Amino acid sequence: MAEILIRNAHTIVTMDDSRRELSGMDLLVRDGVIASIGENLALTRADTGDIIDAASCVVTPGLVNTHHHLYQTLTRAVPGAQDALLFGWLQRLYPIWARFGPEEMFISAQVGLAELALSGCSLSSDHLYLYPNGARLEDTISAAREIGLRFHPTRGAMSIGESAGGLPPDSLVEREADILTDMIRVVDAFHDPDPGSMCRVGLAPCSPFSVSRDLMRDAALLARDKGVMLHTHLAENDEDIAYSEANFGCRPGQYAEELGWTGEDVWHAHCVKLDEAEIDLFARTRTGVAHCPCSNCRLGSGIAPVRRMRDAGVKVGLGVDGSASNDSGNIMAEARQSMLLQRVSQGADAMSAREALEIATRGGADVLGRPDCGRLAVGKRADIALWDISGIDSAGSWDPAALLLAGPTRVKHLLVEGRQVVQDGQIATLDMPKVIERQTQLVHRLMA
Ligand SMILES: Nc1nc2[nH]c(O)nc2c(=O)[nH]1
Repeated sequence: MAEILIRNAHTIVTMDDSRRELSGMDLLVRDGVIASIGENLALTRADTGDIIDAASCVVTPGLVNTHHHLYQTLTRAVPGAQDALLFGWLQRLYPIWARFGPEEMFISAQVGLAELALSGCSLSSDHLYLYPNGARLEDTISAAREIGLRFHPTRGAMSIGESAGGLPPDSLVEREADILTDMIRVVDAFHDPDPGSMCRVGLAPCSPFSVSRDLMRDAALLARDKGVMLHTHLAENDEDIAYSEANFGCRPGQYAEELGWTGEDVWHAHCVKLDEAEIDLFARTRTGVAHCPCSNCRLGSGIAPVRRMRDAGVKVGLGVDGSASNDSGNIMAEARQSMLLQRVSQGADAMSAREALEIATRGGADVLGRPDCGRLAVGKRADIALWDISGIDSAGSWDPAALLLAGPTRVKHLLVEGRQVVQDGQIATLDMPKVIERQTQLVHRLMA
């Protein structure tokens, strides 16, 4: 029996159904699950468990990242892609990504996941939609297993190249029959539907301007057959809306609905440009949204109507998006940015720090179909972030809301399924200097 006792927390922000906040309490983890929350708890056997003193820590659920392109950690701040809108940005980067292979996918995923873990993220999804030079989805799955993060990789795809009216170069697209065959392979090999699962696979044709209607429809049918989730980019900016109207004769919401892309098992990234009817459609159908505020700022896409979505009952989670369009991967910073953007567009009371933290934790977990994560309650998975508030970031703060209003944005400790992934501010499961050295070598090779 593996146990960890988190003792005497300054505050436990549970995000449970009553949103309780507890002072001076303990939290006992047993075999990857939260066994007890209360006063004066003890390990079952003092010699077999670990004790973490949390007197100077705010304890929250591990944060959830609902949208990423991990491979893009190898293309941060690329000249020529620093100041472009989405389509021009993609066209600058596609030829660089076309030179990636299995090692680039693996190392960039290690770096991206480590960065997320340090910012308190215990569960991340990933959208890998290009497979050049023998790259495969399992390159990223191995990286997640090694670091120990809970992982929802999605088998993305692009099938409509430039010559057929799409945006990506023909060299980066795959045949649709091959895509569907590989989707079946990765679901059968890696998807674990059980509670507490560390790996759930989703299907994720890239975006309306890079795949056909047929592939969107076939992927939806396949996902329902296999019982896995669906994910794509939708309504990201004005170019995206114009493409939809010009090529499909309708707005993205109608396109998604006609092809089976609404429902509890679907989540769409960005959704910056959803109109009232589309927000209503998403709320009625329980379709989820991955809100990516920093990327939306970086690419000049706009401010997603998160206040209106939440008021209408749409499920919203947060995404850091790929590190070519962020260019960071700090999920706590993303939560702060989401709060600030709603305030700048709707007023100072448009989103509280607590609501932003809720979106970053249980909100994201609900979008990914994980009610067993994103909240601290007995029986839930032991995905737990401890934030040290004795440092400069939060010196002088009066309330746990300071985590979003002031800081820190990096954790002291992070547990995933009861295992320590971050310990005293360092990744405990990887040799990070070695990983970063290899990442730097790969960047130099790509630049050459
Ligand atoms: N922010 C992003 N949007 C996208 N659309 C698309 O087709 N690819 C991307 C991407 O990588 N990032």
